Amino acid sequence: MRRKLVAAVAQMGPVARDETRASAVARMCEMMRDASGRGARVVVFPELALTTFFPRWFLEGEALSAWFETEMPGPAVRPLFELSQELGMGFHLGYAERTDAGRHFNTAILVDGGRLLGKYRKVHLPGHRDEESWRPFQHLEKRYFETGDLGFPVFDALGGKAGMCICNDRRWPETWRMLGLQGAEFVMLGYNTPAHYPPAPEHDHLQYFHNELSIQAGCYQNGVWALAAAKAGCEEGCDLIGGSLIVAPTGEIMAKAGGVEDEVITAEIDLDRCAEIRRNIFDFALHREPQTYGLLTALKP
Ligand SMILES: NC(=O)N[C@@H](C(=O)O)c1ccc(O)cc1
Repeated sequence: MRRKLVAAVAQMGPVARDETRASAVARMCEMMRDASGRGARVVVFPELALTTFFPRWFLEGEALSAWFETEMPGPAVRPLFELSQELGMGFHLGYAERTDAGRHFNTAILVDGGRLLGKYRKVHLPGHRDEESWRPFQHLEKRYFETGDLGFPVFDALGGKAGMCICNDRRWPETWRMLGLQGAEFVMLGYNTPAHYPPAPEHDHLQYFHNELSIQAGCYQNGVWALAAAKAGCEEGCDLIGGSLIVAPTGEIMAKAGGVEDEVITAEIDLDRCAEIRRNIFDFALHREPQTYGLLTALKP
């Protein structure tokens, strides 16, 4: 019996600065019901899905801490967990995490049937640490979050092996290879990608292309599926790309969002198709040459 399931990606349109978590969660619940009605077993939500993308502003004190979750699920997010249990659905959700010890991470979780199965904390934090007033908007992830301390874990879920990464992580081949080496069969990820890149505006027209290039390459080179969810549209004056994707282990795009609003896309994913790549061109045991890759983990080239 082949291990097939329908997977959904729930792209979200903008979340306004004054939109409550309860409102964002209500939007997500509606999309989870939609996905379930289309036969999906799992639905992937974006990075920092509960709120607006707050690292675009320089914030301090309470104005900053208000964006972080201190419990998961807190009261506003509980309906998502309850619906997951009611529908027998899995979901992936990105949020800003503050730990009991006061540490801050850009985090994603995998929940199935209302139960927390796994957690990932973003490793490749983009942007800058200090306010840069020349920018039309800030990208202060390096200020607000610590580098993830959980590595790139892989979880048994949905009859296969699940991995997670977050936004900028998808551009890094090391992310995909770390997951691929552990046998991940599908990678869930969310992103908030501004259409305008202030340090190199000449690349603005390439944002959708680089999104697809990175995800398709990651899938092909590691023989994994990807489920990639955008937070999209004009959020507080900042345009975010859409183009949410479901990509096969061959690198082929199986489903793609057309707009920049809330939108659910689905595809049947056959986890056994990973072997088409893993037992052939990227048979790691047969063809990798790790004794020549020392520089990849050296602290300095
Ligand atoms: N939320 C993210 O991780 N967004 C990043 C991405 O799209 O990869 C990103 C990368 C560079 C930037 O200058 C801004 C944003």
